[in-house]
Parts: sequence; C-alpha cells; structure tokens
Amino acid sequence: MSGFPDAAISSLTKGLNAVVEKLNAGGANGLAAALKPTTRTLLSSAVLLVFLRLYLKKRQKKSKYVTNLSKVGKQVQAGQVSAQALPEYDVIIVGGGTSGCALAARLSEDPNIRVLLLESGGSGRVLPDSRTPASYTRLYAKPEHVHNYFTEPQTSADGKKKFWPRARMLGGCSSINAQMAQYGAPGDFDEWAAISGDDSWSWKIFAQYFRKFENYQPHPGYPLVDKSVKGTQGPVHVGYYNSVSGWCNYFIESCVAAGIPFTHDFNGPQGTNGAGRIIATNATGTRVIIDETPGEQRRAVGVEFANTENGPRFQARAKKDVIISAGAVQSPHILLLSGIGPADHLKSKCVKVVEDLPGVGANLVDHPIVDMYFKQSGVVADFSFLRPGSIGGILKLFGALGQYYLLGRGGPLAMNWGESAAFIRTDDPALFPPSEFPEKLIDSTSAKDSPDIEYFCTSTAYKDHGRIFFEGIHTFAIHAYLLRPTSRGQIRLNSSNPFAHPSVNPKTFHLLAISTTHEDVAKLVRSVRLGLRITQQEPVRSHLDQTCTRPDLDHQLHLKSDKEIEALVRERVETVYHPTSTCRMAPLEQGGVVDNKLRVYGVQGLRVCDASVFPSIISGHTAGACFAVAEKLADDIKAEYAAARR
Ligand SMILES: Cc1cc2nc3c(=O)[nH]c(=O)nc-3n(C[C@H](O)[C@H](O)[C@H](O)COP(=O)(O)OP(=O)(O)OC[C@H]3O[C@@H](n4cnc5c(N)ncnc54)[C@H](O)[C@@H]3O)c2cc1C
Repeated sequence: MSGFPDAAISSLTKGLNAVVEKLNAGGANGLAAALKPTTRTLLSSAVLLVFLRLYLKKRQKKSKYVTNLSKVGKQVQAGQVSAQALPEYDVIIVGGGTSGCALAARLSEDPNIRVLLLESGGSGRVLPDSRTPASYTRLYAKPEHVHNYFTEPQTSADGKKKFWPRARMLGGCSSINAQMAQYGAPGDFDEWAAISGDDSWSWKIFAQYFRKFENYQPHPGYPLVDKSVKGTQGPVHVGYYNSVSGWCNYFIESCVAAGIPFTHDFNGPQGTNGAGRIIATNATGTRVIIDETPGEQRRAVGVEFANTENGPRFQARAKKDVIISAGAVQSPHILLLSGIGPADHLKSKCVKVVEDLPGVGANLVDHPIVDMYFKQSGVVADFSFLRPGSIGGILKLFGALGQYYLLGRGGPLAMNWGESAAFIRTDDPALFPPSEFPEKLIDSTSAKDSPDIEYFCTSTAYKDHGRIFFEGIHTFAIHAYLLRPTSRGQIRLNSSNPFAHPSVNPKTFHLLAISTTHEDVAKLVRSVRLGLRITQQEPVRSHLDQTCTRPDLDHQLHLKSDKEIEALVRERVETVYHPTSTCRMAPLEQGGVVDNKLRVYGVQGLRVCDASVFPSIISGHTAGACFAVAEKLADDIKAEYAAARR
C-alpha cells in the first residue's frame, strides 16, 4: 500500500515483535500492564494497517493525480522567468484543501475553463487514519501529511510554544478534522456583508452556498430537522452519526438541565443558539509569478512550484486567474514569498516588494480552547482499545474496523471526538446571573442571538492534542472554546525559503499593538464555571466519580478562585484548529487584502479563496464556510468568464 513509508512499516513490525515477545514471556494477562503507550500506539497502527491494507487494496484505483511535475509545468531556474512558452491553464489554484478542491471541482464543471490544481501533499485516500473518524489525530505525528507548526512563545499563555497542525494532503484540513458540521451563526455572515460592503455575503443570500455543497442524510433519531432548508444534491454528506458513546446524550441532557436550551439543528435559519481538470500532488507552490511591465498594472501570470526544497522548479501560466487556497497559515505565507505584504517586513527578509499590502498575514484570529478532565464512575464508554493493551483489545479493534468499513460506517470508530455540542452567550443572565457574575464584559458576538462560547464533550480525556491519555482510568472531558476572541495575531516570514515554516503568532489573549486583552480570559473563566456546573447535572453527575481528588483531574476545580481558574486557563489554552482572516476580505483601509470578489488589492489576476479571507471569525466550525466561500467564488468566476466570452 502506498502512503506508508518503509520506515513506518518497519517500526510497526518492531512493535509487533516486541508484543509477541512479551506474550511469550508473560502470557496475555501480564501484557496489558506491561505495554507502554508507544507500544500500544504502534500495535493499534499495525491492526489498522493490516485491516485497511486488505480493505483498501480491493478498492484502490490507479491514481489520477500527476506527480511528475514536468507534465504540468516547465522546468526553470529557481526565481527566473522562462523565456520559452509555459504550459497554460485558465486558472491555477495553489492548495488542494477544503476550499481549493471545492473550487477546482466546480470550475472544471465548465468545459471552457482549464484548471490546474497544485497540492503540496499527496492523497489522503490511502491513509487509514484520515479515513477513520476516531483516529485522525494520529496523523499529527506524521510531517509528510501534516505540517507540525509551533507558534511563537505565547507571552499571555504561560510563555509556551503551542502546537498548530495544518494538513498537507488533498482535502486539506478537512482530511484531518473532527467532521463537526456546524457552520456558524447567521449573524456572522451578515457581519461579513457589512465589512465587505456586499450584500451577497449576507446570510439570506450566502446561505444558498451551504445548501449547494450539502447532501443532507436524514436520521430517524432527529425527525424534527427541517429538511426543506437542507441541501440534498451537493457532494458533501452531512447528517447525524449514530451516537457512539453514552456520553453524547448524557452531555446534552445535562446541558439542558444546566439551563441551555435544546436545538434539533445548529444550521437552521433560526441560528445556532474545464474540461481538463488536472491535479498535481506533491507540488508545493513556491511563489506567484507577477508581470511588472512598466506603465501597466501588476498582474499575476503564473505559479512556480516544486516537489521538494532542493528539487527542480517548474512554472505554469494562468491566462485568467491564479487563486491561492493554501489555508489561513500558508496563503499569507505564499503572498509574502511573492513580495505581496507589508513592505518593511518583506525588506527585512530580503524579499523584493511587489505590492505594499499591510493586511497580508495580519488579523490572525483563532478559537482558543480549554479542556476539563474527569474520571468516570463505572464505564460509560471505553475507547482504550484504540490503543490495545491486550489480546481482547486487539480483537475489539478488529471488530470495530469491520463494523466501520464493512457494515456501513458505524460502530465505535465513527466516534469523531466531538459527538455533541452546546453554544451559549457569556452575557446570558439565565446562565450567568448578574448577582454572581457582576462584571460586564465586551460583547464581541456578531449579533444579539449569536453565541460566544461552544462546549463539546469527548468520552475520553486527553492532553497535548491527543498525545497523552490518562492511563489506567476511564475518563471524560468537557471542552470550552471562545468563538469570538478579541485577540489578533499574525503570520510572518521566518525566511525567504518557501519550504521554511512561517512564523505563526496567534498572540493568544493579546491584542496586536494594544497589549493584553482581559476579555478573552474572563470569558473562558466564565465558561469553565458553567462547564463545571454541567458536570453537576444529571445524568452526567451520576456517571462521574464525584469523590475523585486527583490533582490532575478537575473534580475539585469549583473550589478554586477566579484568579486560580484564570491561571489554569492560561496554562491549558490551546488552538481548536480554526485560524482565519489572515488575507481578510475588507476595504483596503481597514486592513483588507482582498475585495468582495476575493481579488487581491493592487495585483490583477490574483485571488485568495479559503479561511484566510473570512472578514471575521465565525461563531462555530470553519470547514463549512470554506466550502461555501469556494462555491460562491466558483459561481462568480463562471459568470464573469461567461460574460467576457459574450
Ligand atoms: C485537527 C482539526 C480539526 C478540525 N475540526 C473541524 C471540525 O470538526 N469541523 C469544522 O468545520 N472544521 C474543523 N476544522 C477546521 C477546518 O478543517 C478548516 O478551517 C478548513 O478545513 C480550512 O480550509 P482551507 O481551505 O482554508 O485550508 P486547508 O483545508 O488547510 O487547505 C489548504 C491546502 O493547501 C495546501 N498547501 C499549503 N501550502 C501549499 C503550497 N505552498 N503549495 C501547494 N499546496 C499548499 C495544504 O497542503 C492543504 O491541502 C479542523 C481543523 C483541524 C486542523
């Protein structure tokens, strides 16, 4: 099977051999205690590998992706512009991720538009961990599939460098995400319309693009979802999984008991409270080629790309548009590498300034998250077999694989680490009575009925992005994250080498140039208090060990002062992987990078289409809006090109 390097297979084999040796030495009973977490991980990888090797082998078709870049571009000297004719396309898209794939697919429905899609990673289809909801986090450790970015030290969050994974494969972060299909609140998009000055981004008009990518799958357990407001013809299947762990429903019932109203549908109108499409993989876009003919406006005319850092450079020409869809970290990175960004910064990195555009890489916003950990009383859910420590565990994993892959995508492996969620406002007096919470916090929401905190639960607690579990006990976790932070960070170049990681600085709890922000921490402290209150409501209450006093678990957290909880928030805060707005759609004078048609200011024939163009971060999960933005741009471009042909 491709996609698994020999080194990985050999380390898995070593892991298996170690297990067999232990079996021979101590018998199956001694094994569970003897296995180290690394061995468990290796063992589960081996089981997944063996199973999916058999399963995927049957289904794998010949790859339709180009990996020999000389088939789509012309080899050139790095940084030079070829004197000879380059292979030509109407549109070149850099980044085959969530938005990039959707855009390429829709544009190439028009036989008049020839599209080249460049993706720096490979295909995720052959990666078991990308295809199995319960195991996507294991991809974080694989730099060939995930960029293992770390932020600059976060001075307002314990000075730590935080892990910031970004996918490097076709499908982008949608190939490694939790598949939580909540799209934000209607007010978020009305805010986009107000910022961009274009009503076509408002919810009443833009909502059609969510319906366009959706293929809603009704579920008998949720008969009250209004199907008339759902898309049924789109390529993305959206619907309710079978609930996998008991915690899913327990959490919802306890939220309702804590005063949070129930909703059947987070995405309803009522809100949340060419012909020749070519895909080249392993093709990293290194810069946009810009024609700077004196007396004429600068124009993007093509893209330079390469397989590897030291490999040959290739170029291809775009007759109409170059579209950067590399995500909120790499899209500004590519623009900066191409000389488009704040002039002072570009000069400091010895990059020739093509367009002084201060907004590029500025306005980085993300959703900061804080986790709360608890011990189960009894066993509501046990996912420890995902990293089996006994023969029984291995058999359970095989059974779960069969259930998921052979019996209709069900069973425990359908668990996506975020089965149920709740959205609230930190100024809701029913949840935070002013007598107990007198401080008036700034309203940073997009509308009076938009939320600013989301909770979700997981049936197992973990730390460090799933690398650390609480071994030997059954756990449960509630996660609270801030949907509308006031913090603003930035993406900058570390060097002019396109293969060097950019500098990622979300400036958590820190307003760019205005010092620290109290609001974000204060709202998260409030959300921890309500999270703890949810654990005291039935049925969650009875299923947690209320007598537990372990210092690394949070059963006693309610006894702490706000100051102590604030310290915990600063220590635990992490990304929930939703960075946006680094190439914002906004007026130029308000730090905008693209206009309402996603065209980069000052450079013709260049657009950006992904989470980086969000004028403001949405109050929820970001993948849906990335698809919808791509759907809208595809319609706009098709209409534009058709009008030009007439
Ligand atoms: C772990 C994780 C969990 C998440 N969970 C959810 C969830 O449950 N629900 C939800 O709605 N959202 C979730 N998200 C967020 C969501 O997936 C992202 O916001 C969304 O996928 C971003 O889409 P994009 O098009 O902006 O970028 P991406 O999908 O990241 O696509 C960018 C693509 O560009 C490629 N690329 C980058 N640089 C270059 C280059 N120089 N040349 C060529 N190609 C390049 C990358 O390899 C990648 O394929 C999650 C994200 C992560 C990381």
